[in-house]
Amino acid sequence: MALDILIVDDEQDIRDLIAGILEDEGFETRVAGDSDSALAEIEARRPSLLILDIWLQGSRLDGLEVLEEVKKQHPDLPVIIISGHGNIETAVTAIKRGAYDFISKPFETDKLLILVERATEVGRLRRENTELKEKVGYDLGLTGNSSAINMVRNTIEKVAPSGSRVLISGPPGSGKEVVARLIHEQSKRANGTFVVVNAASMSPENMESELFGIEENSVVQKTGVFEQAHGGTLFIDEVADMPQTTQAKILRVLTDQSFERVGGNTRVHVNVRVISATSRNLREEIEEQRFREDLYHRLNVVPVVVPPLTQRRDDIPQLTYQIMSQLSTVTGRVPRQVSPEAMAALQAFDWPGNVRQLKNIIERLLILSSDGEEIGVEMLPAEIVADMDVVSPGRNNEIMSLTLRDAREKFETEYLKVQINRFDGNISKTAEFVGMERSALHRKLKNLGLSGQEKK
Ligand SMILES: Nc1ncnc2c1ncn2[C@@H]1O[C@H](COP(=O)(O)OP(=O)(O)OP(=O)(O)O)[C@@H](O)[C@H]1O
Repeated sequence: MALDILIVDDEQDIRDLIAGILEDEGFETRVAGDSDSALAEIEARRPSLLILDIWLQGSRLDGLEVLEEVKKQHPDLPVIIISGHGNIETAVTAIKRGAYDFISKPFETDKLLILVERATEVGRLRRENTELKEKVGYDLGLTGNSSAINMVRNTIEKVAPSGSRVLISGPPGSGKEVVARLIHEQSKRANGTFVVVNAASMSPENMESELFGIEENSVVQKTGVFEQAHGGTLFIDEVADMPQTTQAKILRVLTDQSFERVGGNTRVHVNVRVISATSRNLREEIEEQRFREDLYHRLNVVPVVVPPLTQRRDDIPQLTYQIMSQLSTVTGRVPRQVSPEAMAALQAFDWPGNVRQLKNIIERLLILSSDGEEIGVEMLPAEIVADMDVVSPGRNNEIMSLTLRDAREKFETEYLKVQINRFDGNISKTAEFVGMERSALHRKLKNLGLSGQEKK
């Protein structure tokens, strides 16, 4: 996405000259000849950079006053001041008031370009800084090598550069936001902003001002997420949680790429890629008339399905160690080893909260254990070991009341149930792990009445 630069100068020759130079370099430009039209352009859409002349002949405000107005609304917007010859003092004042730098007239093309590159870079860094704060915790990427996660990875690679809208579905905590961030990072908009908005965490009253911003008497009071995401990607999480009226407005934005702020009538034109996510079944929501079918089709140009963690149990060891090493960097603690029994229990558990729940449990284990200590089954939360009771000696007294034959059968049944579950019903992998021939395992499962458990 080309960066959008606003050039404000009262001399048309200078405006056109700068615009020409910048357009040749691939920037998008807009021009304004006086203070009011400059403010109106900024209000219509926040540019990536402002090039501002100090002397604005015939204007209501001079350059310094425009700078002050702009900084009130957009403190992070980089501004380059154009000063006349012998006007260095005013230029210095401008820098004190928040301008990034200045260039004196007449200027050399190369000098202008270097300054523009630097200023846009600064703007990008300022934005990245803000985004980084939100991003902490998402820098693991998409961990895992299971076929389920590899399929997701392939889809991301294909869909990212296409620029199409994507609808990600999957249960809570399964990694939908991770997928959305990867699509953005691998797209042509990677240099633009990635803005996240969660429809489930906004009250219906605030939703529209969050999305579209607020304007009062032609003054912008708040910039909405659609405007913030101009040139980048807007990720709408839990998209099904929007009231019908908001759904209708979103549909219009997707059609026209423009909208009006709440309370205003300025049309804001934006270029935004929308990625949405849901943990609900949107088909059902449509049937129940809670979600608009036309919006569903607009959002769902490419569907991506993130599988629950139980469909990629093979990934649990790698996820455990990745999460552990990430958390130890943040907390300064030494990563722990996990005993084979504890890992088997983690792999056998059903994880209703998916990767987020796994992450929380690992964080708890890291905090509760001491440096150098191995994480054993006894340290795992009760709900995780419940399924493992029978294979965990000392935790279960029931087995002591059985004959050896019945005890062995019970043990074998529970043990194999856990192992099959752990390998996602794959008999070859289970057989290899438990040290049996595939055919012998099949016979054993049949005898124990477990033959329905395997996948193939
Ligand atoms: N495959 C993965 N590899 C590494 N980390 C992951 C993976 N999937 C999820 N996570 C981590 O798990 C947590 C939850 O992921 P994320 O927020 O993307 O889930 P979600 O599906 O968007 O959740 P919700 O439905 O609640 O919005 C995050 O901290 C994320 O970093």
